[in-house]
Amino acid sequence: MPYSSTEVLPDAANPCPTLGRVTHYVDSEVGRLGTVLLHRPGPELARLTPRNNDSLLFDAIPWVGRAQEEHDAFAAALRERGVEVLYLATLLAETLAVTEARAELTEQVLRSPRLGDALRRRVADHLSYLDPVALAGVLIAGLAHEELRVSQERPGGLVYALMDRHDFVIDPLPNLLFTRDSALWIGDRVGVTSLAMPARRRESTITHAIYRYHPRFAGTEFVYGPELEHLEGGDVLLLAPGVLAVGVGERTTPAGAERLARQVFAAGLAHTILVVPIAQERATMHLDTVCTMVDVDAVLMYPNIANTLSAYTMIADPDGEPQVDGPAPFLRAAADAMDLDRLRVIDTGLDPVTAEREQWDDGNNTLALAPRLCVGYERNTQTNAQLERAGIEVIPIAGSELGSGRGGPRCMSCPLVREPLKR
Ligand SMILES: NC(=[NH2+])NCCC[C@H](N)C(=O)O
Repeated sequence: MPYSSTEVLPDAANPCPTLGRVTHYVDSEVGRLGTVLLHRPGPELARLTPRNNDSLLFDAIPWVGRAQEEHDAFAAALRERGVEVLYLATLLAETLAVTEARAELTEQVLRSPRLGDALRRRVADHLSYLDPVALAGVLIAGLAHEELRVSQERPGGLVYALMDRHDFVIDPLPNLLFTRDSALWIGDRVGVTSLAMPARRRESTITHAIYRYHPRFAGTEFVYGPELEHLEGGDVLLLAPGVLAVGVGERTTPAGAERLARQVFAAGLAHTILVVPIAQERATMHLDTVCTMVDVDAVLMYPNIANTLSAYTMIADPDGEPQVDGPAPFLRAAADAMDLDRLRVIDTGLDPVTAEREQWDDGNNTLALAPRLCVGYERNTQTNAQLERAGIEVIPIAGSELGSGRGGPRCMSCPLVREPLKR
C-alpha cells in the first residue's frame, strides 16, 4: 500500500542548516526525533493582562523572563539528545526576505476590517520601514496603540482616535508558543491547519508563508491548508505509519477530521483514520491533552477517560471515499488499526484527584524523543513516576510559567524529521 514513500528517508543524524533544501519526514509519534520547530516566547507574552488573558487563551499572566529560561532549558534538553531545533521567529524573518512573502503577510494583517482606510494606510506605512527581523517581531508580538505614532502628516483617522489605549492595532500571538497546533507533518508533506479560536487564526498565515516561501521547504507539498475546515495539530496523533488518530471537540470539527481523511487518503499517506470524540472543554481542548504516545505500542493516557474514549474508524473505499465504521472503544480500534494485540496504557494518576490535577498541568502531554524516552513537565511527579515504573525514561523540564498557556512539551513542539519506524 503506497501510504509512505520510502525514497525520501531523511538522515536524522545529520542536522541541516536553516537555509537550503532538506527532506522532512514524520511517520510516527515516537521515531527518533531529528528536527523540531519551536517558538521561544518573547514580547508577545508581555501583552497579556488580566483583561485580555482569557480571550488570548492563557490562564495566568506569565513572567516572561522565566518563561524564556524554561523554554531555553527545553531546547537545550532536545539539543543534548542530538535534536536539531529550528525557531519559528528565525524562519519567519528569513521568509520575509522573500518579496512575495512579505507582501502577502503584510496584506493579511492590513486586511482586518477593524482598521478602516486611514489607519490601514498608516499601518502600511509603518510596516514598510521595518527590516525582516523587526517585521517578524511585529507580526508575532502585534502592535499596541501607543507604539504607532500618528501626526497631522501621518493621520490614523477616526479608528485610531477612538481606540482604547489598551487596544491593539495588530493583535499579538502569544499562542505561537504552541507550534504543534498551526502545522503538522505527515510523511513528507506538511499540513497548515485551520485554527478554531479567533485569537489563534492568524498563526497559520505565518506557518503557511514559511512552508511556501522559505528556501528550506522549497518543493514541499501540502496535505492541508488554512482555508479548509477547522483542524489543529494538537488533535492529530500519528499512531503508526499509515494510522492516524484525530480528536474532535473544542477545536477540530468532525468536518475537519473528514477533510483530513480525504486529503491523506488521496495523497496515499495513511490507510486508517480513527476519529476520537473528546469533551468540548478547556481541560481537554486537544486529543494530546489526554493522550500521547511514549512507545511504539504504548500510550500515556488520562485514566479518568481511558476506558470511555471511543473511536470511529475511517478507511478509504476503492474510490478513495472515506468509509465510516463504529464507534468502538478507542484502545481496541487503535490496536486493530496498528496491527497489535493490544495498545499498552500507562495510567497517569493514582487517584482521580491527582490524575485531574496532573492532566490540567499537561502531565499527559509528553514529547517522545525516541521509543521509551520522552520530555515531560517536572511538576507532574506522579505521572512521571508511573512512566518510569513502566520503563519509560522521562527528561523533566520546568514549566511553571510556560504551563500558564495550558500546553506541555508536545504542544510546544512540531516535529519535522523523525526516523521512520520499521514496519
Ligand atoms: N496541542 C495543544 N494541546 N496545545 C495547547 C494550546 C494551548 C493554547 N493556549 C490554546 O488554548 O489554544
